[in-house]
Amino acid sequence: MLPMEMISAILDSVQEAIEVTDRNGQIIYVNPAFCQITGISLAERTKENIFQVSPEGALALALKTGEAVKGHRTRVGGSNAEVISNAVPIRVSGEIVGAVVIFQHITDIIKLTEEVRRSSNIIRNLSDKYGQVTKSKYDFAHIIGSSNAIKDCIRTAKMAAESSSTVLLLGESGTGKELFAHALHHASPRREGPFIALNCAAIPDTLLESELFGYHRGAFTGAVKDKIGKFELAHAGTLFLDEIGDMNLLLQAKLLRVLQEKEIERIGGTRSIAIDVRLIAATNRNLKELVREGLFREDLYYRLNVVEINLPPLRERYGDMAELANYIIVRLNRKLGKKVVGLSPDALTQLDTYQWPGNIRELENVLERVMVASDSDRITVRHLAPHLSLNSLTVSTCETTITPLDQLERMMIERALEKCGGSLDGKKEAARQLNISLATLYNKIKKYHLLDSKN
Ligand SMILES: Nc1ncnc2c1ncn2[C@@H]1O[C@H](COP(=O)(O)OP(=O)(O)OP(=O)(O)O)[C@@H](O)[C@H]1O
Repeated sequence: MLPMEMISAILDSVQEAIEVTDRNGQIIYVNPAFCQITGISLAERTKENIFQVSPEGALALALKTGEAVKGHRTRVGGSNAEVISNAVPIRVSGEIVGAVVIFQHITDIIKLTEEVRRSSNIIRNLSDKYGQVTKSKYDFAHIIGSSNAIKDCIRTAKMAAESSSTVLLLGESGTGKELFAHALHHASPRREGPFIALNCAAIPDTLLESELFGYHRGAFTGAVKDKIGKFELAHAGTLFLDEIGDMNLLLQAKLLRVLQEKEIERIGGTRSIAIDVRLIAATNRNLKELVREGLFREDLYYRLNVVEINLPPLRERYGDMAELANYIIVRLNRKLGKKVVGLSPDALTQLDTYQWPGNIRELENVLERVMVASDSDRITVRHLAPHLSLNSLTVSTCETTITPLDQLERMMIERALEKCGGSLDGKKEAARQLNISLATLYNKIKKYHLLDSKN
């Protein structure tokens, strides 16, 4: 049993108010916290009976019913302070000899609840932030190709990586813009910082602004909690804005202001937040033309293309096909559990002459479809044919690109054979349409290894 002075010291030092009565309701003890919350002294209070001063209170109820009373909300004392109390009868050898109540000022509880709410908001925001922050996944070693066209791009990108200048990546879909953005970040002094990517075309205009700049709770209907925007998330790192050509003019103006002032304001906020972000923008659209059409701000265009990198389409990367295809085949072998060793020479020629409207992404897809559908250890023209779109085997006359003559010749012969068939009559008709003799057609078929894929 604790000594009496110790019990008294404990009761005196707790934060919660304590009040004790005897079995008749006569108040026999209150602790200092009680006096502080209610403004009633020990001497005054111990003259009172609980049934008179607080007949509906938790203490009186516990005495009357002999039951514990929990979470009772009431007002006490001269200060009329609102409290939440818990009271229990005190029993000795089964007999009720009195009752005790413990209560706490409700504002303390409200303060605590508020504190808990604020803390959980912070935790939620941090975990949102943590979930969205990514590191770059690729570096320059992942960019395959030795053609002059791609080597030029890599050289410029490596140089740009060392600075914090804005980079504009231009190129058709699937040419590797995102891959370059990752590699640039990875090679930059910001590599330990976050890499945040946002596809401007994938998000409705109305949401894009809040994705970029974030918002404050209550800024608009549905803004139930604060949201951190991508600019803030990318602080001390890189923000990659893909499909920038699809951003509307209003947001373009806001983006320009951020780039000029290097600070953002959350929607519904009044405070500017300084940000240190390296921006990489990309688009497969012709930005200059969009500027001419009044769909893209000229001033923003010049802000963005401090360093401009034009990624070549796959059909213009002469000499890269074998290296790229083999790299992809190795990766697909791992992914699909296959043992494909490579391409036959005529399959490689076919890949070389194809127009690749979807560029390297399309090459990856074609090779994956071929490898899923076949158990052969070498990919031949026969495997490729069903997966290449015939339209892309044509060469558009309005294109400015130059196609080697033998590739063109091969394509035309192939198209004629597709159209007329590989039978003798088909070959005769193909030769007639190509305006060459049947013997020449046979020679060309042999040269380009064409019919082993069709007969
Ligand atoms: N030089 C390269 N070497 C190896 N893989 C590449 C190369 N370029 C692109 N790829 C691969 O091709 C696919 C498409 O690349 P990426 O997504 O970077 O293209 P994109 O230009 O950003 O396309 P989109 O404009 O459609 O977003 C990716 O899987 C990427 O890893």
